[in-house]
Amino acid sequence: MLKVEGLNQYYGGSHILRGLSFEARLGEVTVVLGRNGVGKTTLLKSLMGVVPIKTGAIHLDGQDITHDTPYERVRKGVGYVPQGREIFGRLTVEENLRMGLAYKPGGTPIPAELFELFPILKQFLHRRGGDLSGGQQQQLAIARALAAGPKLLILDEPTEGIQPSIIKDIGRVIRMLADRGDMAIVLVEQYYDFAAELADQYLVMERGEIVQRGRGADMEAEGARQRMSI
Ligand SMILES: Nc1ncnc2c1ncn2[C@@H]1O[C@H](COP(=O)(O)OP(=O)(O)OP(=O)(O)O)[C@@H](O)[C@H]1O
Repeated sequence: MLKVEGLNQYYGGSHILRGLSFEARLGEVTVVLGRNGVGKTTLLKSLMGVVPIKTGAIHLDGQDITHDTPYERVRKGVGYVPQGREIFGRLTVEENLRMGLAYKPGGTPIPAELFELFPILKQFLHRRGGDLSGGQQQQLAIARALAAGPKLLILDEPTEGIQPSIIKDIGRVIRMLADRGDMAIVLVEQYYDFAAELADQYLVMERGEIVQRGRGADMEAEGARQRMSI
């Protein structure tokens, strides 16, 4: 589904992503682990086209999207849940969800499924995004990304600053979406236990490179936890 080959990215003179290659399959959660500053967010921004890459290629479903704008990538099926959620605080929950449908014809209804996944959003439909708790905002950010029906969902640290009960709910939704089999999920996480529970495949990054990878079931035995705590 997603194929990344030889990705290199720079901020000015700093070489941030160094020849990254990996694939993410439909029906699987690919977890990207790594300590602060190793380039995880930059990787997701590169997948979304928010920052330009210097060399390398990104294919989605066999289509080359390397030079597409973020807008074009959304249309082709990439959904992005950014770090820190970035919902629109002064817009209502409903308006935030409609932003996720912005490229669809006017009047396209908000998919009812989003409210089944996150019932709280229906209850708070007319509340301002900025008045929701952090966990509710995170659910809104995920629902907004799902509104357009992505084939690839990328999430940047969805557990950051969120209370444990909502972390559990978010984990259940991620697992359920993957198990449907029609979506590939790339999840950047620093919360090891959450990542380990969801991982079908894992990648560990250090200083802009993937230094370890494997199947989720082998993550613990292969010492991924230790790498995170060094
Ligand atoms: N806009 C920018 N301009 C210059 N350098 C940047 C910029 N954004 C990030 N960096 C640097 O690039 C490196 C990778 O940052 P990135 O945010 O991708 O890491 P990360 O692994 O996601 O870390 P975190 O978990 O803290 O978000 C860091 O050294 C960071 O300081």
